[in-house]
Amino acid sequence: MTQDEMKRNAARAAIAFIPENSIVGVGTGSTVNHFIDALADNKHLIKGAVSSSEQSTARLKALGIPVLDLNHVTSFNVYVDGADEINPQRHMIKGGGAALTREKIVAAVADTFICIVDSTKQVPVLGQFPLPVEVIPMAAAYVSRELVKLGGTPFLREGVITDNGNVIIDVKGLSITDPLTLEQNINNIVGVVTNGIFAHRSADIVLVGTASGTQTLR
Ligand SMILES: O=C[C@H](O)[C@H](O)[C@H](O)COP(=O)(O)O
Repeated sequence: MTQDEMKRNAARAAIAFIPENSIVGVGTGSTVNHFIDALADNKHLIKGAVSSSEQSTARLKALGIPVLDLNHVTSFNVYVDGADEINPQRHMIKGGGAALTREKIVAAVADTFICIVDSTKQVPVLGQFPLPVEVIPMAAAYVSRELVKLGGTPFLREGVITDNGNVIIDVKGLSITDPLTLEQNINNIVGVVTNGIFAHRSADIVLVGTASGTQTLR
């Protein structure tokens, strides 16, 4: 089975967790694209979607799924999103697709975060995947110096501007043994919008696509 088939299987398994007549939060990325496709086959289940990126919004709309403004939604049950890495505590690194800030916002409103991944995303300790940090452009050099003080090696992601008009700094060389503290410490640097550690808002349910089927972890 290919990695993409494992992603698709995890994504399709998420449909079973969506309550009837609900609003669903939709993440961003190649795994989520499979979820959006599955959602298009199950439109009768939902009233609409809240989206975490322009990319997902375009795909949802193209498939005829109504996209609602988060400011007009007070609560909803389920947020479905992928991850770049996930550890056994269900903390994640996200933002490989530069959508981390809107993802964190939509996830904050949702009751339940369902993470859909293929098994290559499972790690014992976060940090092999460079940690994305969304930064106000004029603060990029300052924030980079502060990230060095935290033990990382920062690289500006060339040619990428986020949906919010900001830049992404990818941080290599961090062994993230205390995700809760590092998430907070990086977010405390002036000029950082948010970083891709999802520890304060971790996943509630993980659907892992493996070569031998899809596993559910809670
Ligand atoms: O900004 C992007 C998101 O955090 C994605 O959920 C993450 O990068 C995983 O993407 P994919 O499903 O393409 O591996």
